[in-house]
Amino acid sequence: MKKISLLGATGSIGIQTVDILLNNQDNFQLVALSSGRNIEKTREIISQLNPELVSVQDEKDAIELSKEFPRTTFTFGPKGLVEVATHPDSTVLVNAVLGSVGLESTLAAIRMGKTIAIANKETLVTAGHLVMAEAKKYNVAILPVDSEHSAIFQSMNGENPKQIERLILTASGGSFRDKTREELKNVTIKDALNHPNWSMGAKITIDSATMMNKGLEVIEAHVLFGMPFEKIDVLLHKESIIHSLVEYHDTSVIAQLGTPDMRVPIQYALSYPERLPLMGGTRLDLAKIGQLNFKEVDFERFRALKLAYDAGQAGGTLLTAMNAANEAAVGLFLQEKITFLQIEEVIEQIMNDHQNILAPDLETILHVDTETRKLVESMVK
Ligand SMILES: NC(=O)C1=CN([C@@H]2O[C@H](COP(=O)(O)OP(=O)(O)OC[C@H]3O[C@@H](n4cnc5c(N)ncnc54)[C@H](OP(=O)(O)O)[C@@H]3O)[C@@H](O)[C@H]2O)C=CC1
Ligand SMILES: CC(=O)[C@@H](O)[C@H](O)COP(=O)(O)O
Ligand SMILES: [Mn+2]
Repeated sequence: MKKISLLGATGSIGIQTVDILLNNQDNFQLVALSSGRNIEKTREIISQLNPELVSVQDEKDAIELSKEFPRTTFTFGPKGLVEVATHPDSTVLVNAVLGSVGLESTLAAIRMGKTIAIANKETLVTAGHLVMAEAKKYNVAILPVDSEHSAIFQSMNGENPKQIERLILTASGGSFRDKTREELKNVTIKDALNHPNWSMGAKITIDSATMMNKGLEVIEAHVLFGMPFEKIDVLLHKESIIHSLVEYHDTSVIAQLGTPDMRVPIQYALSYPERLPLMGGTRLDLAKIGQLNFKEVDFERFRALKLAYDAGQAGGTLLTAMNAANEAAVGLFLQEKITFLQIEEVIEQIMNDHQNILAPDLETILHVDTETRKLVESMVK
């Protein structure tokens, strides 16, 4: 029985993780969870899985819930995320919280020796060097949940990593993949949230439309697999059936395929190195699909992806600044305070103005993150 802590239980990845836990109660037990402000969903999950510890974003909700569930301990805020991540009974942390707010709890869980199943890519982008150094020090496995990285991880299974020539991340192109830049000027939030293949949280769906999601994933791949940026490519593949590929030095290419369903990589990270049957999974029928499409990426069209490669190559706090600028700008877009194309304009301006600090410590990263968000807010006033 694996005992699990889950950050971000009420989100898109969190709810799918709960689904897996409910369907595999002989294998997994949820001991602690965090949520934000979706208290209705939090109640439902507590009733279903009876965790010992629950953290919510606001103190008033923790007080309210503790009256309703007297046998559960409640906590709140950033310290609550750390408490959930470091619950003494859990051996695995599923980090499905949104944004760089997941960084400190990830580091704390690593220091407690917990296996990390990580969906929270912003943590790896903003401070990948710290996360991987701590994981090495405490001999902790960081298992990818992001579909592309799970595909790469599965395609590397049993292979010699020194014989890898390059990693190829597939990209759907997002909601606006067939639009020109001119056509992007007047797109709406509703259009941007309409991803062709995946049903996901709002922030990642917008990231997918700007292709910053793929940029974050390029950096995530560099952090997780130690590949230089010149050996990480992005390939447009509009069907999201091939989840990513690994090319070896004998020219062989190994890929992982499947119908788009995030429960597959989530469950694999939980059951690794075993595989479990997927309850209600749809089998891939290639004959029915008939054909798969591929296209080269145009970096002029998808400028956010270029910005992410630039930040990755530079390293240091530029990564934190880029990530925080993106989180803040996407938030502003979702509040209708800036347009879709202004998201990348904001990120570019923040990156151009940033005084880069290489190999930053945690304090520096947290400072840059906070200051960048303030700067972005001031840019739209
Ligand atoms: N969705 C997907 O298919 C994929 C997601 N990812 C990554 O996984 C992560 C989660 O994505 P997704 O599930 O889509 O996001 P969602 O927005 O759907 O969910 C985010 C979760 O984090 C919680 N949360 C947000 N802000 C805070 C905060 N300040 N303090 C505490 N909790 C907070 C939310 O709580 P509440 O809702 O209760 O307020 C919710 O539980 C992201 O890093 C994303 O890039 C990666 C691959 C695929
Ligand atoms: C499901 C998942 O892993 C997302 O990150 C997905 O990759 C988004 O798709 P695109 O960014 O390729 O549109
Ligand atoms: Mn992905």
